[in-house]
Amino acid sequence: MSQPQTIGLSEPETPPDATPPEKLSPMLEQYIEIKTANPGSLLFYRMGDFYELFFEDAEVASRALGIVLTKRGKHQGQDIPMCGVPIHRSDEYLHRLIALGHRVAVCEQLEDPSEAKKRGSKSVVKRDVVRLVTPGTLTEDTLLDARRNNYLLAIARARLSSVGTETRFGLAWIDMSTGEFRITECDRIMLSAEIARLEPGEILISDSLNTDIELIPLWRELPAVTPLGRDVFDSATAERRLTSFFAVATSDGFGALTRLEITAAAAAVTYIERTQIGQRPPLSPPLREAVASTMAIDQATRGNLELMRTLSGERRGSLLDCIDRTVTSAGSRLLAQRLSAPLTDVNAIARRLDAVACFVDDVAARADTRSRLAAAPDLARALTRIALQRGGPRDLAAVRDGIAAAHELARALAAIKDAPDEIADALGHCRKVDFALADELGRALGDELPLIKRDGSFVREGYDAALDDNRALRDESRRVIAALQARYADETGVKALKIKHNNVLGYFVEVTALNADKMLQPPLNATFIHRQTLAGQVRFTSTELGELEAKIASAADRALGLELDIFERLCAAVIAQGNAIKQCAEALARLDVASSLAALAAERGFARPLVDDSLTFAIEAGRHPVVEQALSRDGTPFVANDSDLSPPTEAQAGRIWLITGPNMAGKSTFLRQNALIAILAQMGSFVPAKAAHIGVIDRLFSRVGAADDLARGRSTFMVEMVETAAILNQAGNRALVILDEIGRGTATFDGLSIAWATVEHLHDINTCRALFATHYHELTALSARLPRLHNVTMKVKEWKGDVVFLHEVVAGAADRSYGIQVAKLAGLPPSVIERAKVVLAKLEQEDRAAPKGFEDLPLFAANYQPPAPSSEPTHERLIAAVAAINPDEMSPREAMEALYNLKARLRETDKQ
Ligand SMILES: Nc1ncnc2c1ncn2[C@@H]1O[C@H](COP(=O)(O)OP(=O)(O)OP(=O)(O)O)[C@@H](O)[C@H]1O
Repeated sequence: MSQPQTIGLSEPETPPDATPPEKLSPMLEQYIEIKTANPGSLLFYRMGDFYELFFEDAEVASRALGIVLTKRGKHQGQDIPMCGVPIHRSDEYLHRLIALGHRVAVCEQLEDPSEAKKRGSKSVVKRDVVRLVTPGTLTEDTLLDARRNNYLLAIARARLSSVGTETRFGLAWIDMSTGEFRITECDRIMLSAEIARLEPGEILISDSLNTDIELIPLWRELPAVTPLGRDVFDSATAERRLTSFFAVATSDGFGALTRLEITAAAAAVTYIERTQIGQRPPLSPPLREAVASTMAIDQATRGNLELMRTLSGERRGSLLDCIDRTVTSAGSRLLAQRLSAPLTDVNAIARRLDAVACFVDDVAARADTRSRLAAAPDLARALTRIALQRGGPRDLAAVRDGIAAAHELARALAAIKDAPDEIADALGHCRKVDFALADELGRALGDELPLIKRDGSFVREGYDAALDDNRALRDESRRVIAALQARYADETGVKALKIKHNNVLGYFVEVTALNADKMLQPPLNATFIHRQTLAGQVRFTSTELGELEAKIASAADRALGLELDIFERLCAAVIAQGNAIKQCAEALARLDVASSLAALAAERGFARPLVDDSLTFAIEAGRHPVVEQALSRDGTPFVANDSDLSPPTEAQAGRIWLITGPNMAGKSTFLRQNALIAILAQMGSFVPAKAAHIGVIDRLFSRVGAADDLARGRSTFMVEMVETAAILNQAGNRALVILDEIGRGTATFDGLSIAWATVEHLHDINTCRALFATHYHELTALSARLPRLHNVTMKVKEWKGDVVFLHEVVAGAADRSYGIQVAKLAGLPPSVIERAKVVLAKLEQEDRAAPKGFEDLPLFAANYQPPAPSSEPTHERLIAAVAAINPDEMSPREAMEALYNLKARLRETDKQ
């Protein structure tokens, strides 16, 4: 994506070609004025039943949407390109444009065209932009994924020291469609992890962040980054903007927020105010997420573990897909949220687990909860649309049904004895929302509801006497029309005479062309006035019909007016209860998540994990939830495996398990399953294991498999090294590190050396719990020297020259690779397999005949010490060069270069 342009929300610039020439039509003049005031957005300009786009906007939209580009009039001697989208399909087109990264300014007609006509035949209908549609500010169900939050994330930055090396970021994120609003602060390293966790639909940054050389690569990777003028991120006015949005005197009520958090929060609400043009969504007050309250998982790890989607980008096959048994959209969103942000607070985790356990034990309550919730609508999103005056009758019905479902659920679950806090609290919120509102909505709304309020006929008969009177009049008039049609047919002798209606003519009499002649002759022409001749029909009106029409129209207008008044009144009643409704919606989502995780646990035999503040990591009979599910479809059992990375008694450092074994034996599966079990446990879910005891993990790192990152110009090996560098630099003793085949992407000895040094670093410096899978069997020798390193291997059997995988993890080291057997299983031609066997035998023979055993090489000796200084000056220079290197201050690329330099010098030394 190219570098995004700053969006001037407040101070529009004048585009060079926008200077109106002498003879512009008034409409075009108005268009240009509005377009100029909304730079950076495609302008949807309302004209009757269409949104029209002109000039470059038309060209962009017609290309993006595949719709016809036409022209309308001229401007500066050139045809004006134009294209249009019909109102009834505008959501669909908006969705496609937003998905492509465009922003759209929706410009509506603000008065009836008849009002404009009163000012003179040339005057244009008043129009203005009523809303800017951007990826992070969507509210329509048709534009949103019901199962995902759509966050708008504002990022503010502050440099703490005068030299500007220590940088902090304030983050504020809002899901406008549900009102959720959170803030936190983090450092540069955590910034990427936080963005990866939130997966925002749109990111707001200041101009200066947008052009910061260090951050440009980060912005480039993200789908929708909106740079904004300095005023939006001005920290001096931030507090005022934030408090005025919430109409409170001070931000103290939001908790102790840092200045940076307030700046980010103010930027987010300012953007919402400006894009919603005065409408305020019902946002919750900003809730501060304590630093380090969630497990940090960087983007690479999330991708590798396929948490929210698979490596190919699909939800199907991801962990989320595998564990999602929720029955409501809000529940599904909350589950995704929890999965992407596992907790680190053991009490909060236990609280969630208690709720799941309660529903695991109480089968009846679980079934009842799930069936009741399945019928509950998306309360939070309906509420937001109502508050933004974008709601329709079906949103009111959603509120009605949501409240009713909440009360029924609270009644049904009252029977649960000693309900855990999480459930008791949720039920409290379900009860708190006023049932009288649902009752009122129930009485007011009819059974069949239109999508938009202007279609009318949504208020139930008998609810409002005045409305009923007008409807009767309207319907009565319709009967009169039918009677009139019969009378006219009789009077004219034209049996096929019809009275019809359309938007252009209103009511009219229609006869076939054959019958038209006598209508145009006396005496009938005294009654029937000719209006229109079509190919087969001729249309007339009459004074009587005109009068009737006026009567019908005014009765229908009055009825609709009354319905709209009732609609507004009901909306106001809903908004007045906005907070209670929002909390009730959240409570329903929490009950959905707890009961659905219980359903999952019961269905798949998951166990409650014990999560505490120790450094334990002991899993008994753990399984990979996704692989197990996939295998079960073909009836293949999954082999459960134990793992224990707990520190030896008294030690404060975890163990490392070094896993060797042939390809396809299940190493990667074992590695991943341990990471997934930790994530599930800390998000508050039961886990696929017989038992699990996990000391809270604060950061999870995983480097699994190899993938090129061509978009960023990094080779497989480079990606691997960058990710490994991040792990070695950042993992502390509370981290869990999963490393799979480090060093595979380069020459054998280089790779082996890097893997060797990495294990040593993890053991001695990071002291974290780790799982390390490798094909370098030489590494197993390290266990002799590193006390917390344990060798395990994947058990295999050889049977008639073929390899059989048992998928069992046992102590010890693999004796061989079985690469050729696996290649045979994969279907390599027999001739290639036979040839490979010959080559392997030769290589193994030479290896045995080699003068030096591998362990004797100084580099790989367990007790490796630098060689004694040589008296030769070239050696001294080399040693000095090594001493001058400070790996902690080097980027991975610099480290690689230094290594290559040293090797080159070593070669030169050898030649001398
Ligand atoms: N515990 C298990 N029980 C049953 N089947 C398993 C188990 N672990 C792995 N498998 C099966 O073996 C396949 C290969 O597993 P995996 O990719 O983990 O092997 P690997 O040793 O990492 O292989 P490679 O070294 O080639 O990457 C899986 O797709 C799965 O079908």
